[in-house]
Amino acid sequence: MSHSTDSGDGRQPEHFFADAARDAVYRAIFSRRDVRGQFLPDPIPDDMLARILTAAHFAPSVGYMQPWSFVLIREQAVKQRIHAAFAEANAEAAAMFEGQKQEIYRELKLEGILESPVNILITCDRDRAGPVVIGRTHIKAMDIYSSVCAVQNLWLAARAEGLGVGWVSIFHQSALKEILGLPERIIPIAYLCLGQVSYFHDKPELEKAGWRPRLALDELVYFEQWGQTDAAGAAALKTALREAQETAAGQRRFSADIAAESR
Ligand SMILES: Cc1cc2c(cc1C)N(C[C@H](O)[C@H](O)[C@H](O)COP(=O)(O)O)c1[nH]c(=O)[nH]c(=O)c1N2
Repeated sequence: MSHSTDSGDGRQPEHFFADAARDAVYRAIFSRRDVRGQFLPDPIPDDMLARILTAAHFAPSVGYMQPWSFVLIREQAVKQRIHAAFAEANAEAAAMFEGQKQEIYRELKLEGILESPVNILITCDRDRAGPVVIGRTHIKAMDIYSSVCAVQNLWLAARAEGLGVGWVSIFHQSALKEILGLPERIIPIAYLCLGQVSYFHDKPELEKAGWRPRLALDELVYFEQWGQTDAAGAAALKTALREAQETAAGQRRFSADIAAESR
């Protein structure tokens, strides 16, 4: 790898993204959605699927463990079994909410298993790098967190490719393991539905359904100590956080407009 000389102040210009490239990264982040209902049946080309899986594989992982594997599910018979497992768990889930929440819950579409052309289970192999792993000596769950990093990489790469992804977690883990033949040491992390979509919602569907609003980021940032909201420079940062959150909302509306125009 070549390292060009820096600009004199220690900064290397090629490490910075051009504005358009940086904006594209943020656009993928702010316009990413959890997709359940707008899948189109079109197949995902292999080269596109390969890029998305490669993005997932380039995620960070504790001790470079790379604990993930990817089970691709494209056959309708397998999807049907997964869908049945979802339906069973979803009926149990609905009963856990009370009153109006239960009514709203029953109206929500929470998966696109059968309609999406590709389902992917991302897993975590708890033994992939032996018993002692750098960075996982004290907090064993770090391997699971690492597999979740792969999920997020995949989700964002898919969005950049124009694909929708929906994460379905309403399952008994044992059912997923049984249907897909996972060995004991392999944990199912994320069951994802992937495909082209007719459109992306401009906001999380749960926000639109009145389930929960997006929280104000400036109220979630503390200084030095949990719960401490006051510090030198705090007011300026909080103003900047509010502005950034509004800009993010604007970007996602922009994306929705483009989607609406192309429909
Ligand atoms: C770990 C985990 C698990 C699930 C989810 C997400 C994550 C991170 N989400 C999607 C979730 O509802 C969604 O991300 C939020 O509502 C925010 O919406 P956007 O992702 O911004 O569209 C989700 N959605 C759904 O319809 N069924 C599900 O079972 C799940 N499970």
